[in-house]
Amino acid sequence: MSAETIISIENVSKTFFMGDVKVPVLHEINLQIKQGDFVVIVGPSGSGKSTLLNLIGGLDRPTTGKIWFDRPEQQVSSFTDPQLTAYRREHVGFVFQFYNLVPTLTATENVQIASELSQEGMDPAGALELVGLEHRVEHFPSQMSGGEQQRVAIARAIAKNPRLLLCDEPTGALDLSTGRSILGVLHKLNQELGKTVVLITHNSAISEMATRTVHIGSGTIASMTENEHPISPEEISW
Ligand SMILES: Nc1ncnc2c1ncn2[C@@H]1O[C@H](COP(=O)(O)OP(=O)(O)OP(=O)(O)O)[C@@H](O)[C@H]1O
Repeated sequence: MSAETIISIENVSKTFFMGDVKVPVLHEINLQIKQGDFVVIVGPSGSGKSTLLNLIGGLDRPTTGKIWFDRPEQQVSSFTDPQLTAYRREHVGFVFQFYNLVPTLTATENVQIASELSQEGMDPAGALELVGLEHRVEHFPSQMSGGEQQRVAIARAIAKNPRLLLCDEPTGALDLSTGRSILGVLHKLNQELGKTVVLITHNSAISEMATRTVHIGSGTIASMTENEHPISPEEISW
């Protein structure tokens, strides 16, 4: 176990129960994520990527196995509900394909509700500036493009000042160049603020900017690729 490990996943399996029907989704996953990593998770639809991300982010618990955050004593997998809430509030920022902004709040207000959740929350204006949206602070979601709304969603995710940024298909609803600019924002947060990023995508070209790519197939890790020379999003061709 390295001192730099921020997330350790040990023999994790996840089965959903729907009445009497068992739906086994993840099988014996082992993965360590290091502080400052940019991990890309790829795999076919239904292979278990979102399920794994939800376990890392404390939105759900594994059926068996352990997940710890930062140090072995912090067993996310056996946290109580209030402990999971505190873990998500303090340490995890989520970004989803659809932005889930509150339509009746401005960009600043959408970010503010998140920054107020954390004792170390960022100033909303600073978070919006980090994502290049200082000129849209008073706009409502309906007055912004999809890319701009995703930037607000990223500002909201980082406003709590979390160490982990978990992104589920963050560019899935965006055109190519807007998607690339969103990846640029995530790259900057990783490089300049040292945020650890875990990103799910169907687009394997995005792995070129990752420090590590995890290939999920049928609920197991089919392979893992270390990337010694990640490139910036502008250089990715797809
Ligand atoms: N709460 C749940 N109850 C029952 N089954 C579930 C639940 N959540 C997910 N599943 C099942 O687990 C499997 C994996 O789902 P998951 O969303 O993790 O896949 P994914 O790889 O992220 O897929 P996609 O790329 O399409 O988003 C699917 O077959 C899904 O139906």
